[in-house]
Amino acid sequence: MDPHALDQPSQAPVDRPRPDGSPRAGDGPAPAGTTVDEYRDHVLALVSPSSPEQVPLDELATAAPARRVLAHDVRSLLDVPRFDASAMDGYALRGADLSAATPDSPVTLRVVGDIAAAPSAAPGGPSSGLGAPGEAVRIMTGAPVPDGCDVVVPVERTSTRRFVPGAPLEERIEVYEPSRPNVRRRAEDVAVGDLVAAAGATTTPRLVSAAASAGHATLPVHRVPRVAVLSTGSELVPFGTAPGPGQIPDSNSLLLAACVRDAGGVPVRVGAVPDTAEALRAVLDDVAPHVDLIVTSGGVSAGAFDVVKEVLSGPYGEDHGASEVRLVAVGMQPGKPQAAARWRGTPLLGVPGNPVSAYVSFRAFVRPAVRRLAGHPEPVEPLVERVAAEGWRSPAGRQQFLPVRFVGADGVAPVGPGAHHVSALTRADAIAVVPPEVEAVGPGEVVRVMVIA
Ligand SMILES: Nc1nc2c(c(=O)[nH]1)N[C@H]1C(S)=C(S)[C@@H](COP(=O)(O)OP(=O)(O)OC[C@H]3O[C@@H](n4cnc5c(N)ncnc54)[C@H](O)[C@@H]3O)O[C@H]1N2
Ligand code: MOO
Repeated sequence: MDPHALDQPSQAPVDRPRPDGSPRAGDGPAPAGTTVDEYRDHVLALVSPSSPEQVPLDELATAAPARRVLAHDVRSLLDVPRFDASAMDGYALRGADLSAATPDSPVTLRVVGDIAAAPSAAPGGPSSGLGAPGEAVRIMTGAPVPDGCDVVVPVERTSTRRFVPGAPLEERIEVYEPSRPNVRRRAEDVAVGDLVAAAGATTTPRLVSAAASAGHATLPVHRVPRVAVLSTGSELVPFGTAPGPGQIPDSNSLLLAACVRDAGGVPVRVGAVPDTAEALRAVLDDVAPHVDLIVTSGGVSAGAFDVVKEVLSGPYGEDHGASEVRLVAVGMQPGKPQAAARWRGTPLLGVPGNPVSAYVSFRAFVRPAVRRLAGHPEPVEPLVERVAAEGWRSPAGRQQFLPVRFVGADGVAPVGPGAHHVSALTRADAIAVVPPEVEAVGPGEVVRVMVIA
């Protein structure tokens, strides 16, 4: 509990001017002077990529989050393929032996050995020395091709036609025509020391398997950022609890926590905190040392109980732990009031309480911050172009974020009435992002959207 909380009036004016000119407690939100891009740049500058750690490949393949980011370049420890390997089930032989083969005068070869895809058939093993002129060796896909052989003829192009499990090795075979090599050359994919993936790549299923093929047991990846998520509001009750008069269930802490997980972070969901400065300070003090980022919802606008704003910029905000405080009105709709700061050094982002505003703010600002913490070199994801299937209006001077649904192959249309309600989000496939200078989107016009995965 904060010792100053009870004896200091929380609404007292602050007389120190803020260095960046941002509003002080008691000021209304500033005019929408900050653009979405400017504020996002400010948010991204608050966070830096988390430190690297070595993580076993099986953990990368099975544990959440599904995608981590490589902290360093990864080079191959092995040649891949490790040896010249057959690409077919068939017979390995010398290609020169087949140069005169035709269906009318096939070449007959003596079968002198059998190589399955097994360690005993490795180079230098029992099969080495096989493959003299006029000889063939039965071979299976992936098995090492004997040193003397340069071609594998698929079984269906020989007199054998097909291999029958358990059938003995034939003594002789006929081959009716020359053949392509059908040999995968040693190191044709990567050689020892070749780059498998560069720093910044994400650990896709393909990358994890390529690392295993290249001889690695672990990969150097950025630590998964831990992100505390909390809602502010004395009207909030935990989900599943019957709300009393004037109360509502806290849905934002679930929304934001799940969004953190989707963005590649580990959410630490605190739940709802009442609108008192001392309660919020106590929670922030508790979580700040254990997380890489704190996200709050609500309490950033012009209300008399806007506790996030009060705690960050009110009297003694800095004495209690706030620094680099920026309360801004961003030129966007929804999501205008935003807060960025540090609490005891830990970056903090405050998004508005309206659920659609909270979601849009997460997509516009918090998600890029989580992705930067997670090590993504390009934390801001590109927008995708679609065509407006219907027209709609957009507020002058503010970047619009409008829930839309996909229509046909490449169209989008507003989800319908109540785009500002959270239920509309469940019907949305994307959020259309309309520039501030556009006041109306016409049918057939190209619009850019953030796809909701
Ligand atoms: N005089 C002014 N009033 C408001 C302004 C303004 O410029 N001048 N801006 C408006 C805008 S825009 C927004 S957005 C909201 C943001 O307000 P806060 O961030 O302070 O949010 P709250 O007042 O705490 O809550 C708003 C609304 O959202 C719902 N809510 C809040 N928290 C949750 C939660 N955890 N789960 C579910 N729903 C939540 C709740 O219905 C609140 O009523 O301010 C406008 N006012
Ligand atoms: O900007 Mo508020 O976020 O419109 O709803």
